[in-house]
Amino acid sequence: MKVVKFGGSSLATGNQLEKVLQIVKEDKERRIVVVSAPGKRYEEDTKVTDLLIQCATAVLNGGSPSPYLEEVLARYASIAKELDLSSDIIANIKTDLLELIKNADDKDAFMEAMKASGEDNNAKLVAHFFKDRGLDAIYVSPKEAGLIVSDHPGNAQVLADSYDRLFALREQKNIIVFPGFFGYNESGEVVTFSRSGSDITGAILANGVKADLYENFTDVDAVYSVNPSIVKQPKEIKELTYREMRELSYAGFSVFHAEALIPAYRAGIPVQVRNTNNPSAPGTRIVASRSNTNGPVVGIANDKGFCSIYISKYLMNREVGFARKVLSILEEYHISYEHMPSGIDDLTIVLRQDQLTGKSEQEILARISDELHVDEIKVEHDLALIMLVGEGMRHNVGTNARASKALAEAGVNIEMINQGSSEVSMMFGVKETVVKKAVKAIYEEFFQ
Ligand SMILES: Nc1ncnc2c1ncn2[C@@H]1O[C@H](COP(=O)(O)OP(=O)(O)O)[C@@H](O)[C@H]1O
Ligand SMILES: N[C@@H](CC(=O)OP(=O)(O)O)C(=O)O
Repeated sequence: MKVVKFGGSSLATGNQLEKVLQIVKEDKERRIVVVSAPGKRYEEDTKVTDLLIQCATAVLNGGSPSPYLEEVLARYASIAKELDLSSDIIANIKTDLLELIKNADDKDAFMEAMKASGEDNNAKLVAHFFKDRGLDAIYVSPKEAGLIVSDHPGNAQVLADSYDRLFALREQKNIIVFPGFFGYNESGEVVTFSRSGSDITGAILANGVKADLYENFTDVDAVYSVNPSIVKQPKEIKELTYREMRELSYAGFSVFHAEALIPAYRAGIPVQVRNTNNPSAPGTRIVASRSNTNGPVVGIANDKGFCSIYISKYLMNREVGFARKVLSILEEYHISYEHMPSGIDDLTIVLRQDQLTGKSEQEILARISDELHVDEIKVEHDLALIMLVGEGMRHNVGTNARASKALAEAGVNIEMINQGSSEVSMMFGVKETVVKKAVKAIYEEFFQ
């Protein structure tokens, strides 16, 4: 049995849905189909999820939802029209959205329900389309399947006892069409995963039903060794380990959600990333272990929006609890950090910049400075992180030197280096303004 997930780009038009139908029809093992909301049809387009967020925001600000509602309905209606589906399906979506809009008293619950409706209504539309084309398909709601999640709006986590309930889906004779991106909390309210979280739903279902394979259909032939918006036609990756993919997706490979690997990994289910627009391409397979034939680096990911807090104090190494005290100040401001490279008398904390406001930044610096009597403290803004990832790094010497040399030759100043303790990744911090140049230089060093 296979669980198949189709992303928003695979479901953006009627023509895309025809491709999805063919893919599902051509393999009888494809029994559970997880769908996102309709995504972008072209670069400047808006995803249905973003339209729904705009709609809910308008309602919460006392404005009119009408223009956004019309746009959302027009997206579904154009798909239905292209596929020649009956108008009932659009009427039902309209009724659902109008009902949702009546319940805006609890702001969080309202926003969550509006966001989730994108996938929920799309799953109903896709199931209707499949049935119309003769497939024995059925829409299944996460509530009836028992997909229960933690109560963290926009950041839910699956609760472990969901898996046993989901196992029952194996018994279902029809093809199941299941909405991605959300589950229900223990009080029965909708809670969404983080953005792009339909990948997570697919992995949870694959684990629950103990699938043989989790296929993730998107709009690229493979996971590339670098973001294709930075390097044209980069090398395709044939095989990755779960650990490599997790590091890469966390560091910027948006093609697969970083949290979607854990459920598949725990159940030992291989993941195959494939292209809806070119289903005969083999794609990228993500597995527990792979033979190492490609050298030290398998992929280079990058992401912007970081800052670093540099702290220096003479004899920091002898001060028991220094780092803990710094981190507990950050904790009071609900700030999480990404990396913490350290030396004898200094340490740097790298964090996502959007967690700081001008005011909180000043307060944090003042508190660290006063309470820990540091010699120097400064913040560096607008940093990008570049992550080199590869299981082969452990067995190859000189990876760091090769990357540093490539950056030096490209005239890129390295702000910071951190070798992850996992030994499968190595991080370079550079100014955001030079990140593309830096990534290209490292790519050329390792792949060309
Ligand atoms: N290393 C990479 N390999 C492949 N695609 C990548 C990579 N890094 C970023 N991407 C982007 O991820 C996109 C696919 O992910 P996404 O837009 O979330 O698809 P979907 O709509 O299927 O969920 C690709 O179109 C590509 O622009
Ligand atoms: N539609 C949701 C969830 C999702 O997974 O979408 P996509 O498959 O288009 O990345 C979002 O935009 O966040």
